Amino acid sequence: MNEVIHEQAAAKVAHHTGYSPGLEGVIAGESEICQVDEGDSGLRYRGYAIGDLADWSSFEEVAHLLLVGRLPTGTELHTFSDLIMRNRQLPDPVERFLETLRPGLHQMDVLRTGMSLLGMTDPDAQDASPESTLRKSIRLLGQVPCLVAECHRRLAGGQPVTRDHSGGFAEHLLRLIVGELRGELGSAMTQALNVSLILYAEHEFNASTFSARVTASTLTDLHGALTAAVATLKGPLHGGANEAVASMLIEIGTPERAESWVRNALASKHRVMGFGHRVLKQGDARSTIIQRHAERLSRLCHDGRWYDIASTIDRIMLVEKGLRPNLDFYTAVAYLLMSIPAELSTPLFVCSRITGWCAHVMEQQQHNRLIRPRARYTGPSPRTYEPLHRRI
Ligand SMILES: CC(=O)SCCNC(=O)CCNC(=O)[C@H](O)C(C)(C)COP(=O)(O)OP(=O)(O)OC[C@H]1O[C@@H](n2cnc3c(N)ncnc32)[C@H](O)[C@@H]1OP(=O)(O)O
Ligand SMILES: O=C([O-])CC(=O)C(=O)O
Repeated sequence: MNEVIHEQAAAKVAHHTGYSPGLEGVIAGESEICQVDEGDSGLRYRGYAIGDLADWSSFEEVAHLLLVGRLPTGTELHTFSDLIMRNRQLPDPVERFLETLRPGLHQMDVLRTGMSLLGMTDPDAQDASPESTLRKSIRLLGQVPCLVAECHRRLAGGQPVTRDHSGGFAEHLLRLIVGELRGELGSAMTQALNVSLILYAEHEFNASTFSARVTASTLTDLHGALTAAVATLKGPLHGGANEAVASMLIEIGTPERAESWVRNALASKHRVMGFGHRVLKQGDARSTIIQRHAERLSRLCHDGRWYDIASTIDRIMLVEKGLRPNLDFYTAVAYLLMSIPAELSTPLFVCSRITGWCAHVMEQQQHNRLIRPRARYTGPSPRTYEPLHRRI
């Protein structure tokens, strides 16, 4: 009996002193929203396989699934999409902030401040009820694409691309950024963007979502949690990687230069952006899906340059490092073919990931426990304090 108690106590101590750098492999909470699994079950949002969602859903259906907890009926989808559409405008203080922007700023910095301003001006700012948090989440799905497009226009110069705020989420977003697109190519691009938004919507306890949950766990407001999330997403080890991949493909320029470029990068011990993943060591199921769309767009655009550069890098990274592409890699190819500027890659990630972030903030609020882990102390051992006049 004593032995059992002793073993239990030892396990408890090990549990409390266990340390995993970067929290690798640590279960830091429970969630019903998304299952990230390299095994047979693959990636699922609330039980639905990512491949089925990407093949059959609109982004709005997936946003409803993540935020409300179930796929919408036709009537529910209509109401939900209409609510998003009616929020495609920015409050005056945000418009005035955007008027102060000058070229040279990083779009993610502007977005972070814009998110904070949207919180300050939100009509439900002081209401933390679940109903209000859902209203705010849906409002953001209308506002953030307008913020992204308007910010880009101010930084890159030029007139508003469109004043037409009708249409589905992907169609509207593409129109805001690159203008009206028609024909087979236009519909293939809208479809590819819709799929990329679905793939980007949610991924369990990734760094930006965890950041949002840590922030929300203090019982602060939704926009505060999302401001932290935007700041976290910007980093090149996380969401910023998609912009870095686009810049890398542009820098390489031609398929003939790809092999020597990547070999030099590896010889210099540089990380090649868009490869590797903290959890998905055998490959990212989302990458295969977006790769199909990138390949299709290459054919329709009669422009195989980006896809060929990417496939060369992909081949060499597998042979030399055993690393496979993550979602960001072939997404960059698809975005370049849609004429989406590299610097808009991470802001587009934001437009989609709002859904995952908001779903996680709501889940955190429903079962809240302050997130406050411990640190293992590695500083100096106790020492004697010297008053200022005795220090030399
Ligand atoms: C949507 C997303 O956020 S997906 C992630 C997007 N980020 C990127 O694409 C950035 C590039 N990738 C990386 O930096 C990493 O793979 C991460 C940060 C995503 C995951 O990293 P970790 O799980 O911490 O793996 P870790 O950093 O320990 O790498 C393990 C080994 O693989 C190497 N490695 C990992 N990724 C890469 C890469 N992209 N290029 C070259 N080598 C790499 C590391 O150098 C390390 O090698 P070593 O053991 O010889 O030192
Ligand atoms: O899960 C992660 O660490 C990163 C990622 O793929 C995502 O956020 O989509």
